[in-house]
Amino acid sequence: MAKNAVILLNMGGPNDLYEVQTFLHNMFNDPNILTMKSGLLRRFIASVITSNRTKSAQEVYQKLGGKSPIAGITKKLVAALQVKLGEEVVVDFAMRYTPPFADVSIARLKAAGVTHVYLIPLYPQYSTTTTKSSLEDYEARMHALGFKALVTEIKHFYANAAYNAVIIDRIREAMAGADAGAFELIFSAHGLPQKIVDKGDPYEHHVTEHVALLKPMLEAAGLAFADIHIAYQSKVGPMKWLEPSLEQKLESLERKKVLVFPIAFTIDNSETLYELDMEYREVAEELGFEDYRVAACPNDHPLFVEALVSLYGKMRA
Ligand SMILES: C=CC1=C(C)c2cc3[nH]c(cc4nc(cc5[nH]c(cc1n2)c(C)c5CCC(=O)O)C(CCC(=O)O)=C4C)c(C)c3C=C
Ligand SMILES: [Fe+2]
Ligand SMILES: [Fe+2]
Repeated sequence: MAKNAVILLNMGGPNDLYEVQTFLHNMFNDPNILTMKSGLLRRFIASVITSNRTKSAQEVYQKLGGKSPIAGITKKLVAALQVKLGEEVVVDFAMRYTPPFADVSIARLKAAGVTHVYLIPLYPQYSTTTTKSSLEDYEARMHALGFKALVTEIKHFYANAAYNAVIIDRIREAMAGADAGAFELIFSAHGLPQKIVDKGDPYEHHVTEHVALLKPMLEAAGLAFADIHIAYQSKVGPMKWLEPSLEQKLESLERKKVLVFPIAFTIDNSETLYELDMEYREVAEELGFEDYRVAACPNDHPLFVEALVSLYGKMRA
């Protein structure tokens, strides 16, 4: 008899301060992140970057209670989705750079006799650095472990109406009744090296299309912001990344009330709770902003659970 599993994939984040090194090393050892051909050179650069960044990254996670919140929130989302889909479907998650890695869920699926795996990377827009990396990793580990279930994967879901309804609700929640007309809205996306975009990664295009889809939905919801912008955060290293950066964007705004929505993340993490909510808050204060707000990610919002149910339904159709 057919037995299905839905597996949510994400990047992961350190579950304690010791795992910061593992996280960074695994990330920079990923050929989708550092794209040079030589594996030897990549490993060398990964070791150098990891030893340079570990201490400062540990300080960030220390401020968030000693770990990334990403796994804890994902567990809640998985539990809520399991309730919605019922016990006949196995629901689980796997991270790319930190435990729980793919192997753990694959062993569980094998033991449960799963015959069809539905992989949902929790990235609304496709990027080779995230979506491709997670899907490749999961399927390579399935192969290595001799697990031969059918696989159906989703590559992006920024155009899914049920997903976008969650975003509108998170924005409404962050506005808490304030007049949107007095605010600028910035959709802040994780940046990407320009070189990766120039090689054909569709991420920037997906972010732009996503914002274009959200604009009429915001108006229909009565959230008529003074203006709507896109900016890119979290640049790493000296190379050219997508622009404008969030800092450039904040500097350019004349109106001093802003709401930031983290459009490339589905689950809150250090880039939202620390970088946006603490670091950029300070930047905004220095720039004289009267109001600086950061909306929560979809996380385990009931509408996000509904959106995942809808995506699973579409994958089966
Ligand atoms: C150096 C290259 C990086 C690319 C390319 C990149 C793309 C990318 N990342 C996310 C989502 C997340 N990134 C997170 C942390 C993080 N990302 C990088 C580097 C790249 N990301 C680093 C070095 C770090 C660690 C933090 C730091 O030292 O600055 C996280 C946070 C996880 C957590 O621990 O809470 C997420 C999530 C996306 C969506 C993306 C491309 C679209
Ligand atoms: Fe990142
Ligand atoms: Fe960052």
